[in-house]
Amino acid sequence: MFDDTIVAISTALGEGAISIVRLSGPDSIEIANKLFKGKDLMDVKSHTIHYGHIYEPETDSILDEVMLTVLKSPRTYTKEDIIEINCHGGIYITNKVLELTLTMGARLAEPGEFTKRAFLNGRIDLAQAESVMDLINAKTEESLTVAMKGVDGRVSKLVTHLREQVLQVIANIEVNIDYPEYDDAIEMSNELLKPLINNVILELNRILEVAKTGKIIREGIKTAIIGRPNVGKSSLLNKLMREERAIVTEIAGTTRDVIEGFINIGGIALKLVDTAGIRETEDLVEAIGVERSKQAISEAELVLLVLNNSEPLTEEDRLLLDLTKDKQRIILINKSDLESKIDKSKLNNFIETSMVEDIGIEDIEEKVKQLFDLGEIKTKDMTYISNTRHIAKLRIARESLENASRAIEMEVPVDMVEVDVKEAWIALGEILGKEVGDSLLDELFSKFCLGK
Ligand SMILES: Nc1nc2c(c(=O)[nH]1)N(C=O)[C@@H](CNc1ccc(C(=O)N[C@@H](CCC(=O)O)C(=O)O)cc1)CN2
Ligand SMILES: Nc1nc2c(ncn2[C@@H]2O[C@H](COP(=O)(O)OP(=O)(O)OP(=O)(O)O)[C@@H](O)[C@H]2O)c(=O)[nH]1
Ligand SMILES: [K+]
Ligand SMILES: [Mg+2]
Repeated sequence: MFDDTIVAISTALGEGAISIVRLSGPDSIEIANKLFKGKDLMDVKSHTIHYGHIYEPETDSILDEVMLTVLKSPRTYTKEDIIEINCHGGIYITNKVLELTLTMGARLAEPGEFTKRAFLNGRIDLAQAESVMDLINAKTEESLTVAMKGVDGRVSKLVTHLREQVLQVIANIEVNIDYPEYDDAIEMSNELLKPLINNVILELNRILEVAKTGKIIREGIKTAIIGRPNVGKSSLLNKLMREERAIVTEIAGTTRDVIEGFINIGGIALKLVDTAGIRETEDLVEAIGVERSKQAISEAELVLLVLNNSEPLTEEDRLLLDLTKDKQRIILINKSDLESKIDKSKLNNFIETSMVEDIGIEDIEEKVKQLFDLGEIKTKDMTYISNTRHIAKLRIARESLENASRAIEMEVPVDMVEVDVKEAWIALGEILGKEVGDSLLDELFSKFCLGK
């Protein structure tokens, strides 16, 4: 447990009806008691809420009328004593209450520090803590469901189960090393260890297969809208978003900065990025835009490549077709309402669209579902493994076990096999936050919002 008391505004800062200033640590109740009048907080039971006023000690004047919750260790979010002051929303009052707790000895919390304490104090494991962040960031119903399962400990249970199986392998190897006379060592390895290890590998294969979908649900699909100037990229963004998000004009080179927005296709968030049109240019500002488009292509998981039906294919179109040929991409022949001058025989697998006559938008959405297999997205099953860090660790575990399995086949001494199996054990443990270093923890938790 920590000996300092942290504080933060746990609600979004802005004009709201109520905002919460939350304290956690050994002095929470004492600090609050110095500012609160209505009841002696040192005397109240845990998990009770109290009506009263926050006073400014210097002037002895009322700052705010509040409801204040007392939550005593250990049955709390951080396992520490927690005070939640429900203030009238509004930036001035809330900040003022926060300031007063600081003058009384609390320290401003770092982003994610409450959740970090929940982890370090042993209430949740790292996978659960990471899911809390996913919960906050969720943009679709499906990603919310996945995150909630993580908070609930489903990832942790699955990984714990895998670790138990790996531990059983290690235990068997240890017996084998300690009592080699019990059995013929090699025979023992082959007959006992191999099926044990292979079972875990099979399970990991299954999990990693479904995790692809989980990752898409969690993170969405980074989608870049690419094309020459004036082909209708921004018009497409607006149509997909059903909102006038980007400026559309007949002037080529209208979009200069990257414009982003989210849409929901079949429960999956598509993170759309509208870019400057790509063409060779002398204009410095636009040249920067072109660089960004190329960057957008390389970062994208899906490219919507827009061509203009009313003009023949140009050098730039061909360049873009080439730059995106190894990507998941959808080719759109836009302005299909105008007379066609494009040579369609040179292209295959395209969708004809018109942004002015509203043609082809549903076809694009269907195509996305088809490309990413989203027709049957179900959040039951195993899709709750979705976090890139977790997936990477599961892969390491699988690889280590495959090495172990091969080593057994080659009749390598069991203590050598054990090295590989232990690597799998460690990788799985890292998912839960066992044996992870301070710097990784700092990085993970700093991505949280303030007050979480
Ligand atoms: N006012 C308020 N609302 C909130 C939170 C909060 O901290 N304060 N939460 C913050 O994220 C979420 C709720 N999550 C929570 C998760 C665990 C515990 C907790 O006290 N767990 C203890 C005791 C459980 C029990 O009493 O059965 C435990 O697990 O040991 C509290 C809140 C959302 N709403
Ligand atoms: N006829 C017709 N005009 C379109 C269509 N889509 C877009 N336009 C028009 O084409 C012009 C350019 O559209 P934008 O959406 O700004 O094109 P852009 O690709 O974003 O252009 P830059 O940002 O300048 O590269 C505008 O005048 C649009 O109204 C379409 O399907 N048919
Ligand atoms: K334009
Ligand atoms: Mg544009």
